[in-house]
Amino acid sequence: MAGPVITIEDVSFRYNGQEAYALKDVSFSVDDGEWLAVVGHNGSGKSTLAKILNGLQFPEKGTVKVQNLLLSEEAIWDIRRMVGMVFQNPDNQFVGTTVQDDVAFGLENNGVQHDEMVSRVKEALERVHMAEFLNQEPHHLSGGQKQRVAIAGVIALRPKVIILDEATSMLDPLGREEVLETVRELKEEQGLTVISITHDLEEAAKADRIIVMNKGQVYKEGKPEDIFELKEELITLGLDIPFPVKMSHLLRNAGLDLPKMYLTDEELVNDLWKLHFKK
Ligand SMILES: Nc1ncnc2c1ncn2[C@@H]1O[C@H](COP(=O)(O)OP(=O)(O)OP(=O)(O)O)[C@@H](O)[C@H]1O
Repeated sequence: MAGPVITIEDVSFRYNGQEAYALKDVSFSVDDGEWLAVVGHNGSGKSTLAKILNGLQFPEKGTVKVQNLLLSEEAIWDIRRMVGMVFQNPDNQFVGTTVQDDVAFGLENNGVQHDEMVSRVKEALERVHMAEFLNQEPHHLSGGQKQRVAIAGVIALRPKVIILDEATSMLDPLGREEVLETVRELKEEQGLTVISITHDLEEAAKADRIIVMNKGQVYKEGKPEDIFELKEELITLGLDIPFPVKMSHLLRNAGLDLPKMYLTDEELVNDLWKLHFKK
């Protein structure tokens, strides 16, 4: 990883006419190629942060820098080219009548030439494993497939950063897994920087780093295993601890010799088997 691609310094924000701050003195950076999860209870400021990162809102105080570009009215289109967003509802973001039209939409708006557009649409759909659906209409697709098409529309524009704003929260477990696996591949193969804004700590467990938001402020930041050490504190903040994490705590408290906290069922089950056969 090579230096920050996004730097947020002392950002505060209030919605029009509101006295309370939706964000208050928020500072953090995101490294190039990193997967950062932003978690928090309803109203903690996650969506407001996403809107600011994409220039849909401007901070009242503080600065946002994407690479070396400072967020401002003038820089907005350049910033949006660098920071793509995928939103919560797969049905609200489909703008084309077919999968390829949908992915081409952003490219057309950016004045990309026809031949280049055709090759970028094809490449983006291959990357999200949706190439065989090129001529399909959206209503034939599952929620997970629609979100993968939305991701293709974003990566066709070759952004530095992709923000997933609760992008898996309306999907079934299979769709969620499909989307997260696609994002993981894009991060690993293309070096894409990922910011996933989620209330789902199981999703956050897959990130390189987690920021916990509370009442518009950064409450804590750290690696997933460090954040899950907060245990009851997370519950107090209105967050649900993932099942394998909860289970490892309980087993360790019951005296089982487990070497660490487990973020996935598979890891926990593997080590439980090992312990079982050691006896
Ligand atoms: N359009 C708006 N006008 C006024 N206040 C708003 C608006 N949108 C959000 N807020 C307020 O700003 C604060 C932060 O909200 P935000 O939506 O960013 O939180 P969140 O963590 O994304 O919550 P959720 O998970 O429910 O979307 C909350 O107190 C919320 O009530």
